[in-house]
Amino acid sequence: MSTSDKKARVARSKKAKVAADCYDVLTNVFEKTHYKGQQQEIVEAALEGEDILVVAPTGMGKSLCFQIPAIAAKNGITFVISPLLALMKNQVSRLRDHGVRAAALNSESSSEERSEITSDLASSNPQTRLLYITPEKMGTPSFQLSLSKLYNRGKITRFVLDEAHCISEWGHSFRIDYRNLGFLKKKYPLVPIMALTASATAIVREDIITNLNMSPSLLTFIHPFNRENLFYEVQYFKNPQPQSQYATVASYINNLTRRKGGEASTGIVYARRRETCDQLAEFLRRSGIAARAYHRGLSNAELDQTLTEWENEDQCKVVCATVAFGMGIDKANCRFVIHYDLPGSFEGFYQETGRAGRDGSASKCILYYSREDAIRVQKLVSRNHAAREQNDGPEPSQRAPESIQALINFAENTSVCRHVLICRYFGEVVDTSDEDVRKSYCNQMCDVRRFFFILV
Ligand SMILES: Nc1ncnc2c1ncn2[C@@H]1O[C@H](COP(=O)(O)OP(=O)(O)OP(=O)(O)O)[C@@H](O)[C@H]1O
Repeated sequence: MSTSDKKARVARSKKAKVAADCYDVLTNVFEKTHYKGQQQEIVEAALEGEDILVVAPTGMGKSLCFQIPAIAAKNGITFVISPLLALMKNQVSRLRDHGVRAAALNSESSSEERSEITSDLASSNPQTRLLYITPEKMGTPSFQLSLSKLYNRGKITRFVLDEAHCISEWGHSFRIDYRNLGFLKKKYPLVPIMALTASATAIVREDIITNLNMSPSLLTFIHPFNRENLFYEVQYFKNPQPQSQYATVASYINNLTRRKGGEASTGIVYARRRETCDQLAEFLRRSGIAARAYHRGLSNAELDQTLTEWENEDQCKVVCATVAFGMGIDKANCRFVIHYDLPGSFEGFYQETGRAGRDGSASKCILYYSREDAIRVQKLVSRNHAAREQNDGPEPSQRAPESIQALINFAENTSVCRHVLICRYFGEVVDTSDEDVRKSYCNQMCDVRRFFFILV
């Protein structure tokens, strides 16, 4: 056998081992029968040490993309940089349920937890496989000292940036540490990076890659943005008085329940203002709907209780929430997401509606729209944008004014399928002159019937 044949054989058997190790974790640790989307390609490439950018719709299963290689590596620690404590808590407890050594280091960690983690990191063979951490903590000098020691001993498996669009969205303003994470690649060049997000336009993707100094040979996995089981619809309030608008939402939800033979569906109603959430939840309760408010003006204990009751469908079916009810919400059978008013960006709208129908069953996404509300949001967004431009630092790359304009166009559109508009916003090329392509996007799952009937 020639040398090149031998090399090819070694490479093949290495690939087969990587595939077998990952599959073993998928089935034996997470008890799943098969991969979803491009999970297989992603986890195998990760285990081979590539830098990776994953863009995949909400609910695709991005977490397993970094959890599987972290466990399959059998050695070393994967650091998961995550923006929210609730998100970390949720993921760590799920991992522990599967018997995985995972921990979170943040402002809520007890001193006992901290010292346990610190001594594990300092040991010759750390047992922690995944450590969730905030970008702020990652940047502290004391933590960087621990990282350098681990790096010199070859114990860092990977850095993972979950919800990586925050680099673009937040890094310019109040969470500046997000933008400083480029130091990871500079100080620890041999550690691969994986960045994951559900909603990133080409500009935001570029911003993430540049900011993290990711390798020019990085692999990018972009899943189709279409969520074909979601029915998108735009509605208008006939009367601009809040009580009348609340009544419209209540009657919509009660109609859904009637149509399902009296069985109440689980859902979310998003509103921009806390006061609206409180008043709407109260109105819905008086209309016989088990609703609760969720926003940062409530205590953590109340928020935790609402989340648990909603997840278990015990006394709470509908959460009336601000964007605080966000990342990490993973309830499979959320049957509707209603936007009581216009969210602040197209990305926000996509992420929030993406919390419906994670089990793949048909679910509704209703946006209540009015010109007056659109003008209000546009003003708000351009004020924030101007403030960001005046700050030191790079240009805001999320292009907020363009994003909100795209959402307004989406709401006012009466001729193109809403699924197509969403996918085009994120840069997918959709050839609507091809009937098969058209049907694959628009299977009568939106209110723009004209698109369907005129073209088909
Ligand atoms: N291969 C698989 N087979 C079956 N279920 C899976 C698989 N991968 C992930 N899931 C399930 O899909 C759900 C969504 O996963 P996950 O929370 O990772 O999604 P996500 O893509 O991160 O969504 P988001 O962007 O909203 O956080 C979870 O309940 C998870 O257990």
